[in-house]
Amino acid sequence: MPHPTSSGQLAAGEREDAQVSRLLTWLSATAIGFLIGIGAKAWFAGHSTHAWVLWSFIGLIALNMLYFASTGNRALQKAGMIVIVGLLFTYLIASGGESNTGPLWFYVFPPLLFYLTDLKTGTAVLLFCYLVAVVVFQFPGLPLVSAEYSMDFKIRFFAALTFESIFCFVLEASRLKARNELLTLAETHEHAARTDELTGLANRREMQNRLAMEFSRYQRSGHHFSIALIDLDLFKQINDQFGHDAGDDVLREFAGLIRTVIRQADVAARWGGEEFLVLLPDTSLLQALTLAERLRSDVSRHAFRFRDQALPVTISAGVCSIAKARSLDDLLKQADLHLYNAKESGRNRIAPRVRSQETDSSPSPSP
Ligand SMILES: Nc1nc2c(ncn2[C@@H]2O[C@H](COP(=O)(O)OP(=O)(O)OP(=O)(O)O)[C@@H](O)[C@H]2O)c(=O)[nH]1
Repeated sequence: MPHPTSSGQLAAGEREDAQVSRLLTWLSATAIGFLIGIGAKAWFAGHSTHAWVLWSFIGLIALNMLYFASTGNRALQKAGMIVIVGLLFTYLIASGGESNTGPLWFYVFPPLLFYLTDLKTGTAVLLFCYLVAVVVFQFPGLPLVSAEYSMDFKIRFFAALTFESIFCFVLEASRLKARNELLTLAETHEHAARTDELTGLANRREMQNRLAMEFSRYQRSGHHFSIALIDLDLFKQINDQFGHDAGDDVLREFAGLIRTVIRQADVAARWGGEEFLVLLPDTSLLQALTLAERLRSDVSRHAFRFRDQALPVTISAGVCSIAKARSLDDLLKQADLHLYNAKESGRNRIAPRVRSQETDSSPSPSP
């Protein structure tokens, strides 16, 4: 598997690993069935040693399956399978199997190997197996080697195996390339579907999802949360006076200011036009008001500029806590009502007003 570079690739890697594991379990069961059959055939043909060796591989495969069932360790399941299959094929080459056809099983190895491991490991293991096959072919007198093959067979065996290995390598490399390109494309689309293009904040749809998740968390475990609905004051005038590009710049710069005041767990979204919504998990009304007030004060002190012209930017916000609402809809309605009140009472302010906001321009809100 290639090294994952993002959460999407991690999830895809996890899915593929689970799929490989299922396939391996299925392959192991099939191999056991095959080995029982071929072993029985060898037994009845009078090759009892050969039969027992084949059946002993059943034990190894079953052990590998049992170990995986008890630990769930997929890496070891794969490694175990590769070692067992490698040993089995080496034995088949060394013994010749039935009527010297043992080496033919080796052709199963390259596709399996490249499927189970990455290209580098697959190539390394394959080269090692080549080496073993060369040794067995060249030195038929070695202990445990009982088969002899003609020169013609050896040449054709290696030529066909080399061709197959290269083919498997190229196919697997292009499969991996296409898979990674597809994952990157899917991630780009997924990100675009959740993000507001102009500001880079979450878009309305993403915020609706996050609100729904936070609300069900609140229903499940009682974790309170608050929201702040923020609107840029007299934004139409900025557009009319300085142009639409200036307005866009203000929206981008304001989004940057939001990012500086919220925590990592908070979510800020462009709710529509010049309206923004901030979701504040585990935050009381008072804490949310403090954050909104800090943002308001930061915006009013920030020097917004467009082509050397100073832009007059302020915000108003309506804040509400889920503790004061009956539903998500009600929460949004109340925040909207507070925002309306903030606008009505002169803009550049936060509603509901807390005592310290009314008396102090740099408030330290009291409960
Ligand atoms: N530049 C720019 N302007 C936008 C965008 N989306 C909405 N607007 C403008 O935002 C303005 C909103 O104006 P209004 O709804 O009248 O509100 P306002 O002028 O901010 O006045 P108050 O909300 O009452 O303070 C409109 O002129 C929209 O065209 C955008 O993406 N870029």
